[in-house]
Amino acid sequence: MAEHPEQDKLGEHLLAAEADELDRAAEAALRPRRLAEFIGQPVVRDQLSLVLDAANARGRTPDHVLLAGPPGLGKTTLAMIIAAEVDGALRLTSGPAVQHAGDLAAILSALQEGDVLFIDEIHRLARPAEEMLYLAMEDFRVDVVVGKGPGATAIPLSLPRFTVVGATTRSGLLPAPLRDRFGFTAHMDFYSTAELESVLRRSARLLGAELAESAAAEIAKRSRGTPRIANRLLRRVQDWAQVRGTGALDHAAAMAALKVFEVDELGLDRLDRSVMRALCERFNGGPAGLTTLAVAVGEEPETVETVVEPFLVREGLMARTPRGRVATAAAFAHLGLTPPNQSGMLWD
Ligand SMILES: Nc1ncnc2c1ncn2[C@@H]1O[C@H](COP(=O)(O)OP(=O)(O)OP(=O)(O)O)[C@@H](O)[C@H]1O
Repeated sequence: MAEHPEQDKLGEHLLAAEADELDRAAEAALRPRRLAEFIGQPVVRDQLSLVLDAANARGRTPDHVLLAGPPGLGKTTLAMIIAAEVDGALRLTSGPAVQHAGDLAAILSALQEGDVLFIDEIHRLARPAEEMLYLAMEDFRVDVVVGKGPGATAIPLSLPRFTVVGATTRSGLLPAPLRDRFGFTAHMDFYSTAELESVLRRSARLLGAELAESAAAEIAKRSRGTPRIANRLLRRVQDWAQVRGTGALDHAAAMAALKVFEVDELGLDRLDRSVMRALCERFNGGPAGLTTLAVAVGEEPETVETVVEPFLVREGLMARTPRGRVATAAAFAHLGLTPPNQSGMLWD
């Protein structure tokens, strides 16, 4: 049984890159508003500034932009920045929110000249909406269907020029015709520790807190290359400093808070470690199927697959093979375990 259920709940998905409601509320204040304020992603920043400057110089709306990359790296932030840089209003929607072509037709027909339409999780758009979007992106036109059945007629409606900014965590799932309609795709990468330190220093400044260099370094190192996680850990360090410490965001406060939330020096939390431990100890390093592994740690397979595995794979602690999940030698080493010397193990 957990000793502190409340604390465990808080700590449970502390390192998930996806946002929860608490994050959304806290993030609004921390978002950079201009491209010049956006930290890291030098290639994307350079490409974007070229596209936006050229559009501004020509007095035209910029080409449609696709932002591809894992959650929490700043795609929504960049969409807001694009709108601010071209002085356009930002309209927000998401693939799952657009269930029918009619939903998209309503959004499109309300757009004004120069608007930026942000479509989060664009790979999850329903097929008919996707097809409507092709036409809107290419010809700035939408066919509004009036009536039903054999008497239905499509009335073409021309749209003002606008820019679609699509965000996707799975660009491979995007059908080629949709991908081709974006003038440029920005591939977002995980942030370096130094970049995350800058993100943290900026966030602390905005929160009116003084963050010691050594504390920033410690938090950055454990943030999985993701600004959202860095900002979330910063808030937990602030909590600790205020309630149990001296108020100072120093190295001791960072270390103590990270210990309370069981975030280790690689940025793994308890759930990550229990998945690794199950794989190493109960399944002898694997291969083990996703569902079997999830049951062993009492989690949903989807949580293990989307929250835990990507980072373990990226860190070289786990491999996904056609036969199942396999722990690497590094996983055994991290847990202080001796790998079984078993011939036929996939990581041998
Ligand atoms: N380059 C950056 N500089 C400073 N802060 C950043 C940067 N990128 C992201 N952040 C911060 O990280 C948080 C998450 O960013 P954002 O919501 O834009 O990510 P996202 O990629 O859209 O994630 P999701 O797809 O899950 O919504 C925000 O608080 C934002 O301020």
